[in-house]
Order: sequence, then C-alpha cells, then structure tokens
Amino acid sequence: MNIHVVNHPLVQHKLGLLREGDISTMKFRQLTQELARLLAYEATRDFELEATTIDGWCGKIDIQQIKGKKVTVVPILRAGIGMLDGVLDLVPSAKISVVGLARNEETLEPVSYFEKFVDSLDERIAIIIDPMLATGGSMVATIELLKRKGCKQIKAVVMVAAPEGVKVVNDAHPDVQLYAASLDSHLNENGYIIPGLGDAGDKIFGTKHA
Ligand SMILES: O=P(O)(O)OC[C@H]1O[C@H](OP(=O)(O)OP(=O)(O)O)[C@H](O)[C@@H]1O
Ligand SMILES: O=c1cc[nH]c(=O)[nH]1
Ligand SMILES: [Mg+2]
Repeated sequence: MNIHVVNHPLVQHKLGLLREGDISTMKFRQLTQELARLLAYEATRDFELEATTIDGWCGKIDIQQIKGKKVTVVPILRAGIGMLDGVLDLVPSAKISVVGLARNEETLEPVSYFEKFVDSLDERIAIIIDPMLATGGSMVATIELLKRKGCKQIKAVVMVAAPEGVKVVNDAHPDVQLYAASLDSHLNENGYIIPGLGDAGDKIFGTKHA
C-alpha cells in the first residue's frame, strides 16, 4: 500500500487525543490544526531546494530556498477547512483551491456542489487536505478535477485513512503521494472508518449529533 504514515511521537499522541469519544468541538478543531501542521511538514519534506546568494549582515552569503514551484492547497469541503490554517502556517504563500463534496449517506458516492481553482495549476504542486479517506471516492473525484485542470504533481494529506480507500486511490492514481497519521483497520457497513474519528466534518463544525 503506497501511503506514508507519519509515526512521529507528537503526531501519534495528538491522534490518540483526537479519538476520544466525547471530545469537544474546540479540542477536536485545535488538535486537527496541530496535526495538519505536523503532517504538512512531512508532506513538504521532498520539496526541491536551490542555492542563491543574498546580502547578509556580513556581506554576500549563500542560502537555500524552495525551488520555483508554486503551491495550491486544496481543502475538500467541509472537513478539509479544519486543516487549512495548520497547513498555511507552514506554506503561508500558498494559493487555495476549494472543492465541495458531500458523501451521499446511502450510496457513499461523493456529490459535487462547489469548485473554485486558482490559475496555473499546471505549474503548481497541489496539496489536497481532508481529515478522512474512507472509500476514497471524494479523494479520487478531487484528484480527477485537478488533473483535468492540468495539475501534474499532487499530494494528499489526511489524518486517518482506511485501507479500502487507499487501495482505490493507489489503483486509480499511483502517482499521487498519500500522507496520513494513521492507516486504520477497515470501513464499517456505513462506510465509516474503524476505529476512525467518527464524522470529522460534524466534529469540526459543531454539527455533531448525539
Ligand atoms: O472517502 P470517502 O468515502 O469519499 O469519504 C470521505 C469524505 O467524507 C467526509 O466528508 P463528508 O462527505 O462527510 O462531508 P463534510 O466534510 O461536509 O462533513 C470526509 O471529510 C471526506 O471528504
Ligand atoms: O469515518 C468517516 C468516513 C467518512 N467521513 C467521516 O467524517 N468519517
Ligand atoms: Mg467531504
């Protein structure tokens, strides 16, 4: 299975806290931001550097800077918004493209309701963010929208992934690199990740039901 599971102690500790059954909206949101920041750190690890010379305090000095490529962060609505500020903390100049998808609760198919992309996607690295990769339907739909717009380099950062969804994404788009805090056990009969987090969108937005 082609997925990079980030085993850093901070990531695993925060993920454990996130799994608490009756977690508050505030705590879930805060931990989601913190995890997003740590996962973004890993997902940007292979960004290319180039040498350049600047005027330092003691004269010319050689420094390293990230090479040319521009970044677009792509939150999948709604839940992906919960990770956005954490990722932008590390890539503050990134432009934001938005994809609105909601899973039909019976068919589990993603239903599209919004999309707005930044320009020059053929020159950008796209970092898709969504807390949950379950059947993989929403992720594949987003990757396909980006590729149709010319995007050639795509990474996807999720907090929790199910093996079923990872396989679907790997099979359809083997070029897309996946990053997660956990590869969980399986999906239940309602398409929820086990042990998972429950409904991440509801928990981030405070619409969670009893
Ligand atoms: O891998 P999949 O089976 O497609 O499921 C994952 C999707 O489901 C959730 O969103 P949801 O549709 O609940 O919408 P929300 O973010 O508005 O809560 C989640 O945030 C993903 O986008
Ligand atoms: O477990 C899941 C599956 C889909 N969406 C969620 O928010 N959680
Ligand atoms: Mg969604």
